[in-house]
Amino acid sequence: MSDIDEKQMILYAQMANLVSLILQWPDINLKEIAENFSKLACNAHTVCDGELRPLGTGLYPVISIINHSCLPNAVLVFEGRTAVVRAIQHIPIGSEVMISYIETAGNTMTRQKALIEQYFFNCACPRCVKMGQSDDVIESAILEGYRCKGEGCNGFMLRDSDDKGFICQKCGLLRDKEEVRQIANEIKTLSNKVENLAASDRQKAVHTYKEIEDLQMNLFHSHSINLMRTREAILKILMELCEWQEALAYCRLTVPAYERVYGGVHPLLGLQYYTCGKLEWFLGETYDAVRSLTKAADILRITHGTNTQFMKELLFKLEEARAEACYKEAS
Ligand SMILES: C[S@@+](CC[C@H](N)C(=O)[O-])C[C@H]1O[C@@H](n2cnc3c(N)ncnc32)[C@H](O)[C@@H]1O
Repeated sequence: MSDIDEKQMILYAQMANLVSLILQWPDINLKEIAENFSKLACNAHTVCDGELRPLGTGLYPVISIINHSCLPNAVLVFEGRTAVVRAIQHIPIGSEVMISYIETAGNTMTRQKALIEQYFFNCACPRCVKMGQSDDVIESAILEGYRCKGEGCNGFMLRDSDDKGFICQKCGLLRDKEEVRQIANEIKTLSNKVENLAASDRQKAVHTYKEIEDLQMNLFHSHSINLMRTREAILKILMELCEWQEALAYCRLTVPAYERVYGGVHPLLGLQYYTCGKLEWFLGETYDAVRSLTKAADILRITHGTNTQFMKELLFKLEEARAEACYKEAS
């Protein structure tokens, strides 16, 4: 309990009070209840559906003995209420099975912060031990840093030693920190505005997200997580608006960033291919649909197995798309 920050402690105390009010037990121990909430936060897992949409929270005694890695060798998925851990790579006998507790997209500092705040440990996984080394600095600059404004240059930028701004590590161009600050402020203003819009006026929300996207394309590297999140938000609203063609364009825009951020066998990458494939299939782009659905199935059969309804639907769609591609080729 001593590691918990004050804000969190207050929240646990409030929740303990609520429990006390509901139960009305005479000798209830508020400190113990608050401690139990803290233990729950470290040991519980978010129960999700096949498409990783959160449904609730569950405490699974066996699953809760599994430790975390930002480069995990297993994933936790749910089949209804049943928690299933699947290997995503060969795990040699005697090696520890590790899952990720957090969104692995962030740079090392972001991930470390999330792990310390919720789980109270310093991660020493193969990704985190590289903190500060050149590979890690480059990854961080690409995922969360600024882009070079040099024409056609895709270099990543690091803060210059005189603190005037950011220097491109490829072409040497300086980006003034005032200019960066101004764009960042504009993005912040629009982001505050769009939060209120998303539920009330989706058309306006898409328009505002596109303004944010333009600013982010100017500011961030093309594989930046911020830009990826904005495009995800646009994609989600376009799907709600049934703007399928444009939704497909946005889904395709997110894929290279997903490949970079989630790489290899990751359920989120599989699901993004699946969304692309479904849109392509719906829009009659059969060959592209076969390609995307195949990529989705290759990943998701590892992370999700093949027995769930969700996977059966994916494999059925893939078969349908393949059959149509064969028919098109033959006619
Ligand atoms: C769900 S429990 C995991 C099982 C726990 N290690 C045990 O022995 O019961 C989560 C807690 O385990 C510890 N933990 C998990 N992964 C870790 C890691 N990679 N390095 C250090 N501690 C870790 C942290 O204290 C975290 O709050």
